[in-house]
Amino acid sequence: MTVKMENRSIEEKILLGVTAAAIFILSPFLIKSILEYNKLRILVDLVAVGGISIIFIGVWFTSKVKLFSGLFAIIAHVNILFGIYIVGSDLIFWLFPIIIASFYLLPTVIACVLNGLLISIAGVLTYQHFEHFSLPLIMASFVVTGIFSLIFSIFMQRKNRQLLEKDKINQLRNNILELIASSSKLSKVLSAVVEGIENELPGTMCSISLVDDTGSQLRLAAGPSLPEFYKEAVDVIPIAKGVGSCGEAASLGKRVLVTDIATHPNRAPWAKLAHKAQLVSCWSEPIISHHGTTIGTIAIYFKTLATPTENEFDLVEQFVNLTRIAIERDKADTIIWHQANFDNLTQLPNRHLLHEHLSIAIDNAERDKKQLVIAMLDLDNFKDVNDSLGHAAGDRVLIECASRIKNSIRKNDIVARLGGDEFIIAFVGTTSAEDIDKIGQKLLTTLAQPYVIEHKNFYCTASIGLACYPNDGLTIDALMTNADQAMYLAKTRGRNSIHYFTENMSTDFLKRMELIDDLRTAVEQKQFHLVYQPIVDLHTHRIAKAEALIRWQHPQKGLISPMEFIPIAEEIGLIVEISEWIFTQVSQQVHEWRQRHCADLSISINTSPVQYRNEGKLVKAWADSLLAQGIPYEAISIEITEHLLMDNQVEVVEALETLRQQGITISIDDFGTGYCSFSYLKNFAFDYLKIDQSFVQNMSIDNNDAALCEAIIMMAGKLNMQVIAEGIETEEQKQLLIDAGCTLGQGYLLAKPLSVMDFEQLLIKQNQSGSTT
Ligand SMILES: Nc1nc2c(ncn2[C@@H]2O[C@H](COP(=O)(O)O[C@H]3[C@@H](O)[C@H](n4cnc5c(=O)[nH]c(N)nc54)O[C@@H]3COP(=O)(O)O)[C@@H](O)[C@H]2O)c(=O)[nH]1
Repeated sequence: MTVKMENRSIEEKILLGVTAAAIFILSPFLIKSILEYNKLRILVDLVAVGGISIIFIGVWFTSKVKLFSGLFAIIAHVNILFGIYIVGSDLIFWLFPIIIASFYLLPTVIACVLNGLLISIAGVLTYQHFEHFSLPLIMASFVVTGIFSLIFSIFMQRKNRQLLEKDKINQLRNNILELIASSSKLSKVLSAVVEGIENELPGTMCSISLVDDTGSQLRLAAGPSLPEFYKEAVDVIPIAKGVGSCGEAASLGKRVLVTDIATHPNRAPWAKLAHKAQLVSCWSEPIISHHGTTIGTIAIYFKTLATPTENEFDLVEQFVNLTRIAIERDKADTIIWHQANFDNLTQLPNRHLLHEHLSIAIDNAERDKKQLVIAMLDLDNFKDVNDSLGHAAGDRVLIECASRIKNSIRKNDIVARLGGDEFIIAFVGTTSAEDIDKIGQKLLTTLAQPYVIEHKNFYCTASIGLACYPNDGLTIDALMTNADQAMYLAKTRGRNSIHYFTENMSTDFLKRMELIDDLRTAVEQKQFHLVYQPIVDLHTHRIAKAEALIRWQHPQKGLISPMEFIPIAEEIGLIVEISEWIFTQVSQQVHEWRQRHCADLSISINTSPVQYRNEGKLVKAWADSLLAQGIPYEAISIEITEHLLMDNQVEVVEALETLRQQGITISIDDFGTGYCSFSYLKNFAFDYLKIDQSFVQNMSIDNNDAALCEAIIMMAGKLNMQVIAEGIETEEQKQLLIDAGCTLGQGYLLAKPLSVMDFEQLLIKQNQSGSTT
């Protein structure tokens, strides 16, 4: 293969140049001799031109300078003698410089000049006898030229050796750089550095130590030539002044020379072992990072009393630089790998590393014919932490969760954070259902413990879904999807619980996903409308108020109950958008009806806990909106459920208080279904208390329910609240409620939820007749 001209050595270039020039100069002689048909001269010139051409081609294609320059010299010498004897002396003018040129490079030029001078003098002196150029003169000239060329040759060989030496170090450096660039293991690069130094400084032994994670000590990382007992002794060296040569070099960030290990105080603890290992002198170079901190040391041991030379210092400095690059590259690689595989916040493996671990775990389970249980864990009310306490607090909860999960599972188990508040656990070492249940319960209990944030206790439970390899899925994706579905079921069934995946869950899950998709479209395309259910005076049957209720007319599936879609809308956050739409519709509608039919009409809107996040800003904004539209605050009433108050959140109570002070009335819906119905009544005054329909409907068949209703009505009266009885379906229920002192009621007996038009007709009818529903 031919080599590009720019890649050739200087020697090669000169030899190629000289031979090319010689061919160029000698060729006219050859042509001339051919034209004159002087057979002997043709022969001599042919040998010269042909020989030189062969040298040129040989060097060009093989780059073997030494071989061809030697060959060149022989051809030239033979040709001179041959030429002089056959043709006469004139060839010598041309052939001698070529011989000189054949002996290496630059000085050749000087040799040529000197030789040319010599030949010229000889020519002038022997001019008269030119035809009979004497043999002694030829020989003398030949010897002188030979001496010149010999001197130059020796000189050039020395230069060449230095070049080769440099070349060798360059080669070594390139090899190490190649190892670094190809992300070879750090240990391999360090061994190559040690080997390189030991080769360049024959008779020495070398080792490399790196500063460990504590930053206070050095750990031996490479030292293949050192005896095992010595390596053990210097495996860990504290970084401090006066501790060995490496400890001190690392501490000071400067080179440390110990000419005699046996007597140097720094080396006292290792002196005996050094003696046993035949180490006499030692020199340590610190490896300083580009930030200026010491990251390691290189130690060079001599077997005799030695003081390193400047050249040796320079040489080792080159290796120190290479080692620094290798260590920094390794550190950067480690950081990049960590970032790609671990969650930055919790330091748990991320989805990527989880996949790697899970595929190994699945392979093992398959090989051992065992089960592998995967748990999808999601925090139940994590969004509330973020919304109410901010993201920094949320982060702290996640970190704490990760640590509680890690402490609850076995060492072999795999735990990863998928993002947000979602974690995955693979129970590698546990397969029995009983054990999984135990660990699952342990996880629920530990995660439900309070999280102390800003000196306050915050509670956050978790829902866990379990899927099992191979029964519930053979691939990672299938297992994770199924565990996810099981987790959703755990959430919908009251949260803070564990649920196993079952076959029919899959169809439920798909239905749910479809509903979520449809719901988003419904919001975009405004597929909702409102109906209004009258709340009437039980004595007069006059409409006192009304409740706005949402309806979703699905283009294909028909009417979908709010009981089906409101919980999902709450879960995915769409309820906020939906509620804003309801408020706009209701406020405009009530304004219109108040102006046209019923001046004191008030319509209540159901609100959901999601709207009270962020200190209830969303609901509070409704008051501003009413003011801006010139609608009296009393036109709107807000219904909340007991669950909203159960967490005793100060922000919620404050938001409701603000609204109430502005004149918006507040109703407590589904009263009696919560667990602490009475405790919050003393902290907050409501305007209306709506007895849940389950009590009302059981009044006639269960005396306890009737007694409860009576008690609620009495208590509300004492607390200055009005009572609305929900779900009145029969005359008997109505009568019992009237007897118990209830004045307002809502239910199918009185009026079903009505369309805008029907409700308006009812208002008109009521105005005309002063009559009832
Ligand atoms: N956040 C919002 N929630 C809403 C909204 N609209 C409705 N909802 C909630 O959905 C649940 C189901 O509501 P719906 O199907 O509209 O049922 C209401 C009435 O139709 C029903 N009702 C009224 N009288 C009777 C009766 O005599 N018998 C009987 N079986 N049902 C009756 O009760 C529902 C009203 O309940 P409540 O809100 O508790 O007063 C329901 O939880 C709604 O709250 C909305 O716009 N936003």
